[in-house]
Formats: sequence, structure tokens, C-alpha cells
Amino acid sequence: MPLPPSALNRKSSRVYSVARVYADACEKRPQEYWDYEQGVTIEWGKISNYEVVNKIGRGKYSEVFGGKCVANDKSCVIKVLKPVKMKKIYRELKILTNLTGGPNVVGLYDIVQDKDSKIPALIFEEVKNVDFRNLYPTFGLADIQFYFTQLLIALDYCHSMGIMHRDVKPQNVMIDPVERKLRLIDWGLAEFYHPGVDYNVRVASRYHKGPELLVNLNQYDYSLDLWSVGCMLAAIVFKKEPFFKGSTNPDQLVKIAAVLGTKELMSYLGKYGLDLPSEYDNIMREFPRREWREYIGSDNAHLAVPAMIDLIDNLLRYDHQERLTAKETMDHIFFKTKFE
Ligand SMILES: Nc1ncnc2c1ncn2[C@@H]1O[C@H](COP(=O)(O)OP(=O)(O)OP(=O)(O)O)[C@@H](O)[C@H]1O
Repeated sequence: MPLPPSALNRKSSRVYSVARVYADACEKRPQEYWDYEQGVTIEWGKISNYEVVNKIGRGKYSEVFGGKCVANDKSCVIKVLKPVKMKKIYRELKILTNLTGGPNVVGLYDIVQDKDSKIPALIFEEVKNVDFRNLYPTFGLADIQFYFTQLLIALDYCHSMGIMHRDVKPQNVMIDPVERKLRLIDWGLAEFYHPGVDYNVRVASRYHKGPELLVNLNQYDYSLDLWSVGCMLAAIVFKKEPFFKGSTNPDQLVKIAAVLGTKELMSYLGKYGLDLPSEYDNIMREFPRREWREYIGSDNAHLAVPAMIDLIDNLLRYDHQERLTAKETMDHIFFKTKFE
């Protein structure tokens, strides 16, 4: 039986922006693939197959434990979801089951449910992550090239599958430097992309939020994730973590405008027929656009090579349609250069 029509792919009455790539990735697949409101069937595993060993993290939406799979004694990670809307839980499960097995996407082993509370827990492959605050400062250009290639492979894959991650940040990129393994985790804010649909701008974490989210441009797409990648690269290369450090959401855009310029922000809004929201009336100022070389000093000059500056410049663009896509980024000269 075909599923009834869904609101999830309902187009806005004014379509002003559509993704440059993979715009039809969901539309060309069956509705069951993307309709997490009507098409989710979960094959629940047995909770008794897993044992909690220690607590490793606490997010806004979950508690995360290190664990063991009793059957084979293999380590795993147990993400116990906090009670949120079932719709959000179904979305994360649908997206994870669609993407698991994909390159550099965290592997989902099982989905189990607490008998009494009915709260779902997700069982993942474990990554022996080293905290980015310790790891990234050790990176040379060859490491940046290697790990960002791995991240871009994961992003190009999820985008090709019609999915925007919407929370790319160092905390969601697990790196095991011994195995040289990278996995993109936390698909809790990820969403299916449908052209012309208005999306909620309250996604991503403040320092990595793209300008589109901060100006209420609802018809954003996969290119949002590439802004976040640009923020991560700029933070590493210019040794300024995070690169844009807003104290509130509106201040986040002020910090961006102080680098990319206010005139340029206004022409971005103009292109899509938007106005600067009134919350900026008293806080936005007339900033000139800065040159990237102003951020280069003696401590970061070895990373801030011309190819890297050009790459950052092509990711940190207000206009989401101008940003390099994940594939175009991998084809950029920086990734084609040999570093020792
Ligand atoms: N597969 C994994 N391997 C190692 N550590 C992990 C793994 N999955 C999650 N973690 C740890 O648990 C933390 C929280 O996980 P996750 O980001 O999935 O939860 P969340 O509740 O959605 O978090 P947030 O509120 O930050 O979005 C991660 O930042 C990481 O430190």
C-alpha cells in the first residue's frame, strides 16, 4: 500500500533557493526512504545483549556510555536517548539506518528499548577518540588533508543520500589517530532534503551555524554543512578555536560580519529577497571585509599556505550557493598538493 502524501516534502509557495547538487536525492527514492512520520519500522534488538561499562558523554539529547556486546565481548557505545518528541527519535533512527555502512559514517549495530521506560538506546561502533582540543593543535598540513578528506567523504555520501547533517562540529567528528580512523557521529539534528521546502533554522551549534540560519533563510540545503567545515578549518589553520565565537545567536552573525563584511551580508540577503531580521537593529555595524592574510602570524604561517587560504575563502561564503560542495572541496588544489 502506498503511503499517504506527506508534509515533509511540501514546497513553499515561494521557492527561492534549491541545492546545486543532489536536489532530487530523496524525490527519486521511494517515500518509505525519507518519510519518518509514516514509514518507520524498527527491528528492536535485545537490551540484554549489551552491558554498560562507563559513562563517556552527556549531550543535550542523550546520555552516552561505553559498553560491551555480551555475545562477542566487543566494545560499543550506548546512546540512551532522552525523552523528546517521537518524531525526532524516528528521524534519527531512519537517517542512521539509511546511512549506516556508508564511508566514515558511525556504524549503527543495534537499536534496543528499555522495557519499562520504552526509551530507545542506540548501539554504535566505538571510536577511540582523542579530544580535538588536544589533537587539532598537533596537525600539520598532511594531517589536515587526510582527516578533512575523510570528513568530506562522509558528507558527500550523506548528501548524495539526500541527508544534511546540520550539526557538523569538532565534537561530532570522532578521530582515532592511532588507527587514522574518522567517523561522523550524532545524526540527531540531521534531516532529509527536499527542494523548495522551508526548514527550521534552529539547528547546528552556535559557533558552527551558517549565516543562512542566523538570517532566517529557511530554504537552505547541504551547503550548510560546508560552512561548518570552513569554520573547523579556519579554527585549525588560524589557531583560533572557535574561529567565530559569538556570545549569542545574533552576536554570532555580528562576529561573521566583522570578518566577511556587512555590505556583503546585505547583498547576500538581497539576492534571496530577504531583509536583515529586526533583532539586529541595535547590534549590527558597518564592518569592512577583512583580508585572510590579517589572520596569519608567526604561529600559524606554516598552515596558512595560499592553497589553504583559497580553500577557506571558498567555504566561508555568506551565499550558500557559492560555497564549494563536498565533492568540489575534495577536488580543490589544496587536496591535490603533496605535503610532507
Ligand atoms: N561512537 C562513538 N565513539 C566514541 N565516542 C562517542 C561515540 N558516540 C558518541 N560519543 C561521545 O558522546 C558524546 C555525545 O554523543 P552525541 O553527540 O551523539 O549525543 P547528543 O546527545 O546528540 O549530543 P549533543 O547534545 O552534543 O548534540 C560525543 O560528543 C562523544 O564524546
